[in-house]
Amino acid sequence: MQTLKDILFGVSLQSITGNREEEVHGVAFDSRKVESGFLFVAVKGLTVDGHDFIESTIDKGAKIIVCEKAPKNLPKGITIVQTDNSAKALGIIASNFYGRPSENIKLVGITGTNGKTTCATLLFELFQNLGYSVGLLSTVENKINHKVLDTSFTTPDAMQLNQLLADMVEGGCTHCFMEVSSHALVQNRVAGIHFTGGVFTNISHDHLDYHKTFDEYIAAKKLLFDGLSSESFALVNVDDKRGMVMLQNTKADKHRLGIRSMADFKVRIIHNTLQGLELNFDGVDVWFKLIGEFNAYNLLTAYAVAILLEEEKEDVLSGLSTTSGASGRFEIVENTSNVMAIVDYAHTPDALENVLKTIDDLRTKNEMLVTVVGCGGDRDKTKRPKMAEIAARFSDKIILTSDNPRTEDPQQILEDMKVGIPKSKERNVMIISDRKEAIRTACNLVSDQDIILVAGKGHETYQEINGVRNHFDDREILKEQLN
Ligand SMILES: CC(=O)N[C@H]1[C@@H](OP(=O)(O)OP(=O)(O)OC[C@H]2O[C@@H](n3ccc(=O)[nH]c3=O)[C@H](O)[C@@H]2O)O[C@H](CO)[C@@H](O)[C@@H]1O[C@H](C)C(=O)N[C@@H](C)C(=O)N[C@H](CCC(=O)O)C(=O)O
Ligand SMILES: Nc1ncnc2c1ncn2[C@@H]1O[C@H](COP(=O)(O)OP(=O)(O)OP(=O)(O)O)[C@@H](O)[C@H]1O
Ligand SMILES: N[C@H](CCC[C@H](N)C(=O)O)C(=O)O
Ligand SMILES: [Mg+2]
Repeated sequence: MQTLKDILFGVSLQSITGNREEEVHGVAFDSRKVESGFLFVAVKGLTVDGHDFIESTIDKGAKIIVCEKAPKNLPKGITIVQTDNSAKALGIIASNFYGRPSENIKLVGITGTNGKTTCATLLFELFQNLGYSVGLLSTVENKINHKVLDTSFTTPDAMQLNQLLADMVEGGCTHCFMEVSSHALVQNRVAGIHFTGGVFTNISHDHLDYHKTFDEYIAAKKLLFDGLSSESFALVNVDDKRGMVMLQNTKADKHRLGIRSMADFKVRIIHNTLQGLELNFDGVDVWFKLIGEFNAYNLLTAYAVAILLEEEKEDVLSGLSTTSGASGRFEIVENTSNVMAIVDYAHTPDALENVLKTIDDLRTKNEMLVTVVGCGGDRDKTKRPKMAEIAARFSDKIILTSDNPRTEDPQQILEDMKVGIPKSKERNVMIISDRKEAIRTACNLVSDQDIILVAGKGHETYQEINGVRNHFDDREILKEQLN
């Protein structure tokens, strides 16, 4: 059993009152999960303050309280650890509690608005192809080599994260590729984590409900690079003008990738078709199944990371050429109607524009392009008109529908989207809030060779309405309607 003083290694402490040799039977940051002999970390949240639950955790048997401000008159026998940042302390405590697993695995963290899941998944597939045991922490799934685990966050909380990493180390994994969301960075979910490398894909408009300003959002992403050690590498996409910003204060070894700008890692697009991409890496041509220029960036990112992890170029290219990327990203739904039906997780203006531009550039224009899209509730409202405008700009017909309304009124979300439709495009737009009905209508509008894009939910197999998640899968409905 570990004692308090082992667990506190690396935590910035203001004071400790009580027994430093106290045994730690478990760690919790949610009072509802506290058991006898536990250490409770009180974290101030957006909704409530964990400090308000300290007394109740003591009633449940908590023996150690880590907090920023201790309540007065706590019972005798309770050890109080005061710190200036509980969330940060929690990250470090979680890491210590699980034996600092991130120091025993090559862990690469990927941040950016779009492409995190795709890059992490490509790297996971690549390193398995190279013969390694690998871990993956992503929006779609967490994996310990072949074992698939559910995931509810893009980046798990500090306790889950360290537990997963410990399970990976225990399971013999040598590498782990993980997404690091801006929420996770701000909330210190990755405090105390040792990254072998940090990667930046791009940044565009998203989550301004949470981060308030774009500068704040950029600063959140940058935290990953500010926290890297001098033994790590930092790899950024310099075709994105914020790429260099990420490198400003990092101690890590700096590397740049790009297609247009001067960079250490470059790729040339030879062919970009609806069947795949042909890319040239320093004189070597390779064909990939993934579609669109944005996937050339994702493939280049995976390639560069593998080279920085000291893999051989030829092995990397051959291992990468058979990867298929993440579920629900530009996923083509096979059908007997000869319709090109695409499901994509584009839920930001930038992603939607990339996907639609890809389709628009690659089509012959004889076919009709129908886009079905909605925007999530309880999320950044400013994306709504922008996404509607982008859908209207590229598509012949647009069906605005619901994504995950969560606790919002679906009609209001659709009203917010509608504002973005220019007058000249209004006649191309239909509004059908029932997503199944919307997809069905799109299927009825198209014929042979036409294209349907269903955007926003990708791999998701549910629709969340008022706190309830009902089974829902865009791909299933397309198959049902088109076969
Ligand atoms: C906006 C956001 O990220 N919120 C997260 C945040 O919630 P919060 O600040 O409101 O926490 P809170 O409810 O005020 O609680 C504060 C503290 O009191 C504790 N508490 C609370 C109640 C109680 O009875 N007892 C108790 O001890 C809580 O455990 C917590 O430690 O801290 C909670 C505990 O860790 C998270 O569960 C919660 O995630 C919510 C559910 C969420 O939806 N997060 C999403 C937006 C998110 O994180 N998404 C990113 C991906 C985004 C992307 O790039 O696409 C992700 O990484 O998944
Ligand atoms: N490199 C990229 N640049 C721009 N858009 C991309 C890129 N890669 C993927 N996309 C688009 O963004 C969508 C989401 O991709 P992906 O899931 O890889 O990103 P993510 O960063 O993990 O997103 P999330 O924040 O929701 O976890 C894709 O469905 C595609 O439309
Ligand atoms: N990680 C993103 C996913 C959005 C997916 C979209 N389908 C939605 O529900 O808005 C978020 O939680 O904002
Ligand atoms: Mg993701």
